[in-house]
Amino acid sequence: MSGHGDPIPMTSRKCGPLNGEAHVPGDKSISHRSLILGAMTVGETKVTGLLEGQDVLDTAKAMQAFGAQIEKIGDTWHVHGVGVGGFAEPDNVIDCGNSGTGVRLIMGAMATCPITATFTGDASLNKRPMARVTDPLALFGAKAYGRSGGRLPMTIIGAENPVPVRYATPVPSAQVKSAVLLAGLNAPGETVVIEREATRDHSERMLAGFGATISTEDTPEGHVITLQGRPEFTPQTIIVPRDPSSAAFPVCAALITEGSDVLVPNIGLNPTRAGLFFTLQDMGADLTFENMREEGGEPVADLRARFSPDLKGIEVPAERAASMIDEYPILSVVAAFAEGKTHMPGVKELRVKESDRIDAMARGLRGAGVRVDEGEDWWTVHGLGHGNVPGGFTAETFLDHRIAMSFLILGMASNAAMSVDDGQPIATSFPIFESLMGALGAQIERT
Ligand SMILES: O=C(O)C1=C[C@@H](OP(=O)(O)O)[C@@H](O)[C@H](O)C1
Ligand SMILES: C=C(OP(=O)(O)O)C(=O)O
Repeated sequence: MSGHGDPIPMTSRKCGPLNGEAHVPGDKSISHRSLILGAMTVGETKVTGLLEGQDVLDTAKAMQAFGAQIEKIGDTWHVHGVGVGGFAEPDNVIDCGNSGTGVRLIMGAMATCPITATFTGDASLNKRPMARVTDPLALFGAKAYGRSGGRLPMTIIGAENPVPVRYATPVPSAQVKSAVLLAGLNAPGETVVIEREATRDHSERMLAGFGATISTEDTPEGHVITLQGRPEFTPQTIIVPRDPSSAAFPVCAALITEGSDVLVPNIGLNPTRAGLFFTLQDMGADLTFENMREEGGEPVADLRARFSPDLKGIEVPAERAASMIDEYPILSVVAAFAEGKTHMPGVKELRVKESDRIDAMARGLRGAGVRVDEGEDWWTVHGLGHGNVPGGFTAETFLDHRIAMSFLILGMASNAAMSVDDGQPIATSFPIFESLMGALGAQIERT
């Protein structure tokens, strides 16, 4: 439930080299899914490395409200689930805080149970579009009643007799895909999702891990995922890998801050998530993947990022967008320190995240002296080169953690300090951001 306390203004000023190791928290996408799938499985699922950010804590609370028992003992989260189709009706409104992933996946998971639940969130989440999820959930037989424009608060009446669904997603969204797959778990027969562009595949991998029969195939129609309903789930022991979307912040900070050399160990390089790192390499970043290995069926590496004074602006391939969708705000900061233009097409989805991320970044970058051009589904940052970014501005963060972290990192290398009006949302995904960056040598203060 972020955004409920007083704003936390923060300032970041030019710092010396960033050095050392950055142990970033667990993956947010995998953390949500561990709790939700654990709650849908009879028996005890054990999770270590869970991201204890507010978004995930809100999902844990929600799963308790649907009948799962969840407790943390030592470093391990123990989830005693109720089984597929076994969710109890919550006796109060479910508050998913700031989390699109939380609310959309949970709506999917409960939509084929014979119960009713009402969902709400903070001022950011209550502006975000939910019809993208409730449209396919209606095909299973669920009903949704929300505010105009398909916004939260919203009540979902789960289907009494769910039918399986075949659905082509109209937007590239792992949240929509996952909501349909989770709903399909309690529908007898085969649920099929077709994506035009493949999005992050954590749900598919984890559903298979819990014991579902699920297959994926690339066809002329697109990326086709087929799930058999009513599986026998087996409880799992899950080690959540570290989050590449959080790793992006210390990596990018090191690239733009003079003299830096930072190691970010144990980062999952699932190809559906790693687009930013290849983009940075294309820009000429001194970024290497050390100790490449496989863990839990996923490629993992230690990322080493060193100060890169000669970054060049590039055309970011539109087909890479889904694999780096949450990383465009921090990429635009790196682009400001590169020579020449960085053009980012095919990113309409950025307009419906925790904030309109193109608008939020464009406002703050312009305030910091950087030219930005934008259209509905593209934007271009005109890089000034290292040492030439003025800074000296207070950016509005619009309840968006990634906007707040991005501008604090800009301030580490801009000529004048950068401030943000509210750093509170950082706790949704990266609660140790300030201490981790401070230990590397950053100068971030609450102001
Ligand atoms: O499925 C997920 O865990 C997520 C999917 C993405 O959202 P969309 O599905 O809206 O693209 C991403 O932006 C979000 O941070 C996490
Ligand atoms: C878009 C994000 O999260 P969510 O959609 O879960 O709110 C994000 O973390 O950048």
